[in-house]
Amino acid sequence: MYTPDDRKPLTVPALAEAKRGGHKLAMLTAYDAGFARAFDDSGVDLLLVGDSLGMVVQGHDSTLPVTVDDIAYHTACVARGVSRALLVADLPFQADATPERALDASTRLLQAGARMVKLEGAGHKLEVIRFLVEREIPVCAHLGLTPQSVLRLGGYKVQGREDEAARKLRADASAVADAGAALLVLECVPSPLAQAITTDVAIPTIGIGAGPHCDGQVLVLHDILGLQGGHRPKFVKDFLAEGGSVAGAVQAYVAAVRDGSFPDAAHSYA
Ligand SMILES: Nc1nc(=O)c2c([nH]1)NC[C@@H]1CN(c3ccc(C(=O)N[C@@H](CCC(=O)O)C(=O)O)cc3)CN21
Ligand SMILES: CC(C)C(=O)C(=O)O
Ligand SMILES: [Mg+2]
Repeated sequence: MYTPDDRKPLTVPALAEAKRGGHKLAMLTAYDAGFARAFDDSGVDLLLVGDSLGMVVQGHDSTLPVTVDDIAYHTACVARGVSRALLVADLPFQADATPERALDASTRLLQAGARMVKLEGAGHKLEVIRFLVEREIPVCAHLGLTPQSVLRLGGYKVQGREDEAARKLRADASAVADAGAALLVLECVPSPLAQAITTDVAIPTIGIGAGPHCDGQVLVLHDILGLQGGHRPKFVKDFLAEGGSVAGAVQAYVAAVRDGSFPDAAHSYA
């Protein structure tokens, strides 16, 4: 049985065990070995080499310019700093456009040290998820605000506010779980909808702007350290302010996710 105090490496089957046992999962993005080591030491369960690196590391205004080479490089850097956390890497824009492309990109990311890949969306991506899972590549799905859809969406907005959109999102969540995803990130969805999805599916949900009822939470490294430039999304919290140091900030974040005090209503969408 998985417990958060285990120092053993976290495995893919342990994720569903954590959900069944009611243990909340704390996830953070990381892009280099130094932060990865600090996060791993502080008990972060999952590390994500996110394509958010296009924005916070490279300085672009979206995630679209990020390449598989970029993610593979940062995954290799992060992997050298990880001993316990489960390392997840994003498939960047269009690397998952076809099953074959997704398999090639995912193989590179797993060979760079990731243990799971994450991809955005449902629809034709359901076939991609099934194709990868059948080939022994663990997959994390990502629904709600999918930043790679920013051109179609016209901005980074809360998703699933209308009844029809909420029904679609709920059906998509069940579909990605049925396709074999082992984990599901829900980004920028109203708390009651994220709660319903979390009850619907047996796989853990990881929220970012999805309220307190998800099975875990994820935030971007820069955001927990108060480095958000410009508009600060509602779900962002500066844990450095209360933690006093980088290690203190991470420990405060992990503790708040574990005990359910983060996110509160002030950091969620109603
Ligand atoms: N630093 C950083 N943090 C992130 O969480 C993040 C990135 N970068 N880059 C990739 C995506 C983009 N993300 C974003 C960016 C902006 C909002 C945002 O401003 N949301 C509005 C929603 C308002 C509404 O629709 O009601 C907000 O004010 O919270 C949300 C997610 C999340 N991801
Ligand atoms: C914000 C998380 C979920 C992400 O996809 C990223 O960092 O790219
Ligand atoms: Mg991403």
